[in-house]
Amino acid sequence: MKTTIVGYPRIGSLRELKFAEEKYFRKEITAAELEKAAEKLRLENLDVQRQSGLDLIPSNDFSYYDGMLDTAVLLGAVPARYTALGLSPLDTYFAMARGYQGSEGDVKALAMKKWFNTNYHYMVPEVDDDTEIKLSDTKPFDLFSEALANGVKTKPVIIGAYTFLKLARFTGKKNAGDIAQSVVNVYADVIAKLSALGAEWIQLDESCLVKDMTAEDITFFKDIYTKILDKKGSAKILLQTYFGDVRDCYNDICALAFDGIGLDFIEGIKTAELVEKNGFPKDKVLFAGVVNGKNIWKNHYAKTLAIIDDIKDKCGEIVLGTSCSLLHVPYTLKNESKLSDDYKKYFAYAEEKLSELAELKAITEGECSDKLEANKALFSQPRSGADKSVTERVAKLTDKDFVRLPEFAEREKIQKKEFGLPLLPTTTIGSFPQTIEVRKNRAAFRKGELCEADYDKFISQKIIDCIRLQEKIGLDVLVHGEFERNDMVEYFGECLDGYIFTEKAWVQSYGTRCVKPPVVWGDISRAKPITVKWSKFAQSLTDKPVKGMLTGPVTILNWSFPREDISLKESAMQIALAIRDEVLDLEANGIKIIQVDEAALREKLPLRRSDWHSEYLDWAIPAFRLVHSGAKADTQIHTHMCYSEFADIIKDIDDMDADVITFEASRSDLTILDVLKENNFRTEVGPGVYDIHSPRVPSENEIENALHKMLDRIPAQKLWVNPDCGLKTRGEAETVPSLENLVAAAKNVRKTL
Ligand SMILES: Nc1nc2c(c(=O)[nH]1)N[C@@H](CNc1ccc(C(=O)N[C@@H](CCC(=O)N[C@@H](CCC(=O)N[C@@H](CCC(=O)O)C(=O)O)C(=O)O)C(=O)O)cc1)CN2
Ligand code: MET
Ligand SMILES: [Zn+2]
Repeated sequence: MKTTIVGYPRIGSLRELKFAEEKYFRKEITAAELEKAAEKLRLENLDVQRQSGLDLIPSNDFSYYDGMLDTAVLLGAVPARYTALGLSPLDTYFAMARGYQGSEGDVKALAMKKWFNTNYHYMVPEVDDDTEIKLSDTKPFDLFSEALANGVKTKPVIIGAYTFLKLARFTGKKNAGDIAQSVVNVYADVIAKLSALGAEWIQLDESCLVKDMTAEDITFFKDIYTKILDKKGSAKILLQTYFGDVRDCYNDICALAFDGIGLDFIEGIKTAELVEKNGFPKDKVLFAGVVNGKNIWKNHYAKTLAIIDDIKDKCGEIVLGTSCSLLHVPYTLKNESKLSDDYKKYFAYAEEKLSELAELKAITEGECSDKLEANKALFSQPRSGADKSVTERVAKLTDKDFVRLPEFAEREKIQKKEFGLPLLPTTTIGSFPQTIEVRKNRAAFRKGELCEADYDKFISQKIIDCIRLQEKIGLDVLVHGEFERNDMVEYFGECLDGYIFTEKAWVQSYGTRCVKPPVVWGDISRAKPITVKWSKFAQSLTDKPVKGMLTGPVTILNWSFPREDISLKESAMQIALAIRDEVLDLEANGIKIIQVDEAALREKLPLRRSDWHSEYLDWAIPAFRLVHSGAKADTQIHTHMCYSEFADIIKDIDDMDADVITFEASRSDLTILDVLKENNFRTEVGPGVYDIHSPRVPSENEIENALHKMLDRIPAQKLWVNPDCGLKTRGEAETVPSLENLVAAAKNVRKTL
């Protein structure tokens, strides 16, 4: 049996690519220096994979920012507003990714969306009626040649035509069908060129196949691939799917002329059944995704071998692989010097997953029985981390623990009186710029170079400055700025019992931004108050309300590496109880407005509608309700979600029973607001009025226009004014004028009401 992976991380084990790019953005290094740094990282990745004995090593999984953006560039889907800037190809690329504001013009970035059910984000390609789809880039060829020159014949990886067309945004009259033929031509061209360069396998990622597919979708997919495969050259074509199973189109894809099909046996709950019931064409290679590409736990060899055993005689050749790209896990345990072996022996990051594949391969060939035995022994040991008081508390929950009283309308009245805020109250989402200074101080504190008292003094001063700044700008509801947090999830992970956290386990979230998801190890509880000290301090500095700022249970869980030995529901309830205790402590300490961020609630919605409630919403919404059901009527509960793509679960969002919800709206059109109106959405709303993912400063006028559009759909009594999301990734230079414009715009619009 051969082995392969769907893709490897690219940010660098110590985030070298991030730091190089950020230097380039600050004009501290040249494009050539950035390219050199990128090449070095690619060759290091190649080397690690080669040394692990991996049979088919991917290429073109590298990206300066995002693979979907790369695909758009490959196809020539670069909107005219970016080419009009007259920048170099690299800078045009970064302008699409990050927006551009400078001597050559002022353009916003492309929209950014969640990549399926992950915490990775892709850039949404934009196609208008003038877009000329044609082969416009050489990256797949260059990177194939680069690896070949270094002795490895790789498997180039490209996002497939169907997924590209499904995820692209069509801004003119043309639709996916109208440009399909020209897209097909480019793919045929790319395949021909890669074949000519000597590629033996080419991987086309088509993860849209794991979503619900209509009959038209299937026909569309078949049409596209009948044409592409018709022209294919000598290279074999692998149709790669991940993040679920392909139940709607299994027989259809098996009937097409692919040489290999990649299936996900981890998240694809029906994958094994599909193969067993329908068989698998013996003339094709089955790429079996059996090593989890999303979680950090060691593979359970006996279980994996059992999967292979069950399907073996149904198919021809099997290649062992990962369930998805390893982009979603950290690089290597080698950098985890502080984590005890008691934990680490259960872990496998990207590099260790390569070893697992090698061991699994050897075991299937009758070697390495000692590795199999060691693996069996590991999984048969009882693990530490059980806490009976936690499991009992969860078991005792009853229906009324999930209901906040009095009901929403009554609370809204009480709170309007209590707070006496103006119409269109202004606020921010919580974090203020995490400047280099903030990070340096925290790093020094972590390393023991700064004592706790001095670190605390530093944080207090930041909070004082932040409150004064917000007062000066004239915001109505303030925040403390979240300076004490490395990240909204990691920070809570560090403060909760049952969690363990890592040192260098970075995972790319978007562009140059990374997260270090904490690990759910055992039963979760809160040993002591987490945010009360800083919230109380911030509130003591001002007469204006300062929001207490918490991360909600669903988001904490979704952005952690979860346990696999208990259900997500069970873990979510444990975390919900811990955060509930924090809400009650904040309230008892005089905090009148508490925001419980559920930024990741939408993200983990199952990719198939039929699973939405049963697999997810039926515990996720109650977990949030549990957090705030004990709050008093005059305590205002806010929640925040990044991205506004929740039209189809709008009732569930209202059912969270928060008093106010803020969400991203500026990068998307405002259709979500029509949905709110149609559904009589009762929760007060703060649709973001400007994009915080870009350094661009929105003008007062722009924000006023946005507010007027919002007021067409939302009653003034229910509308809040705020940015899309937290400001932590922004610099101070753009934050202050942006917020000043926001407040000025809100004041102007208030006058018209
Ligand atoms: N978990 C999570 N997921 C999320 C979001 C989020 O906020 N958190 N937001 C949405 C968008 N995604 C985002 C993901 C990451 C970042 C982000 O800013 N990440 C930072 C890292 C944040 C962090 O953990 N910082 C640490 C460590 C900082 C660091 O690297 N320190 C250096 C030293 C200081 C320096 O020179 O920078 C070191 O330790 O070596 C800290 O502040 O303590 C980054 O990539 O730059 C923003 C948005 C969706 N998903
Ligand atoms: N309160 C958090 C912040 O402002 C919410 C961020 S959602 C990714 O950073
Ligand atoms: Zn957000």
